[in-house]
Amino acid sequence: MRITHARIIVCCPGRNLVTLKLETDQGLYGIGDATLNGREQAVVAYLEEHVVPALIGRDAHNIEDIWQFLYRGAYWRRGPVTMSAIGAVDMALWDLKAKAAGMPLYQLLGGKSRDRIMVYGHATGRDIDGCLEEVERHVEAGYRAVRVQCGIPGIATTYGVAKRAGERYEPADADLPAEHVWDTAKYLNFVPKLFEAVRERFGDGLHLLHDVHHRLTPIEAARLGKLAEPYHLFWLEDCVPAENQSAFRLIRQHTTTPLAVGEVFNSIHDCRELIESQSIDYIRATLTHAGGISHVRRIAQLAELYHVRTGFHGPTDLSPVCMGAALHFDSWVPNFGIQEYMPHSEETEAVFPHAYRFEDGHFTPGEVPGHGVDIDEQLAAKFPYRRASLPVNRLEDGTLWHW
Ligand SMILES: O=C(O)C(=O)C[C@H](O)[C@H](O)CO
Ligand SMILES: [Mg+2]
Repeated sequence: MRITHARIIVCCPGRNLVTLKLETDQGLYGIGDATLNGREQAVVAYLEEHVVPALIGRDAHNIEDIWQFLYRGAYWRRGPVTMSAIGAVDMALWDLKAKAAGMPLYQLLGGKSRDRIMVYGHATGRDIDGCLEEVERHVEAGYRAVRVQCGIPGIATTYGVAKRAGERYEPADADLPAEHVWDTAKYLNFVPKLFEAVRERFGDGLHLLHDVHHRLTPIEAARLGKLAEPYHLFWLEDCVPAENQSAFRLIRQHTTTPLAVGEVFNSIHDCRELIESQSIDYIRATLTHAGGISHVRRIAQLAELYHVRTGFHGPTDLSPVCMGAALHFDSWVPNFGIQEYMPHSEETEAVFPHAYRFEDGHFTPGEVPGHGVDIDEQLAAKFPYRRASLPVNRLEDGTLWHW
């Protein structure tokens, strides 16, 4: 099964999404997600100039060899741009192999380890009451797990909070980076009240998650972990920037709140120290950004040895193609924890017809051959690319802070 054509389709049905389509001499095609939020065109250029020309004529069945060729062979290893390009190729090749076998992708990975995939949704509000209403809406829709984020009194804008009730938030919300303001003291004094209010109203049965988005220092994160213990979070996510990985040992020594990290990781080497030192509980590396199914499988298998479970990143800035592939992976992976889910816009759902289905707080990946997600190219062409950037974050005195 030789690769004859490779095309990169960029569209913006509500937000920018990049799709790689590999066609073969057998008439089958496979698709992969290559979206790197706010850096979409960098991946497109990498694919167009360095990857696609080298793929033509290769046997699409040789997934491992193609992965090694693109990673080992490149000399310039790792990095989000390179690994997203490799991730898209790998995802498209697994889609092709499963289609050629006439099987849903999870069968090729080793079959199902579970019947359905628990996801967490996003409840956001400008204040605690607004957030509680959104939690309510999620509970009524069947969710068993909800991430809660809300506005912080005294801070004008808060990461991860939708502009209007009932809407989803969009991280890349401006042409050039908007400037947000951050104040750790105000945040730390306030956010436990949100957890308390959720537990008071919804009891202990609901899984509760929270994302700090890399904004604390290790000792501040340790304090938040301790403050959160009475509300037994499912996880506290990205409590510090993860470049300094030994920092997690310090946090770990102070708190039993489970820790999740990894949505900005792109290699097993980003995950290794955290996993081997058992400093985290959930690894969030993504199929698109961490080199595809072939590489994330290695990460998950390393994690399994150390009781670390998967909790893949699943925001709207990963396309339905990544979501579909992730749900097949989640069906198989023995050390599954949870899957993030943010509903895509109606336009995106129409551009990417898919076999996965939501019911009762869980997803099933569907039974069609491949990963079960397609692209309607004619419709995609009606939504041209628009530059969009993630914001930056400053302290009140103007110091640039972590985002
Ligand atoms: O989904 C999450 O947990 C996020 O933190 C979303 C990120 O802000 C977003 O994907 C950045 O592109
Ligand atoms: Mg996050």
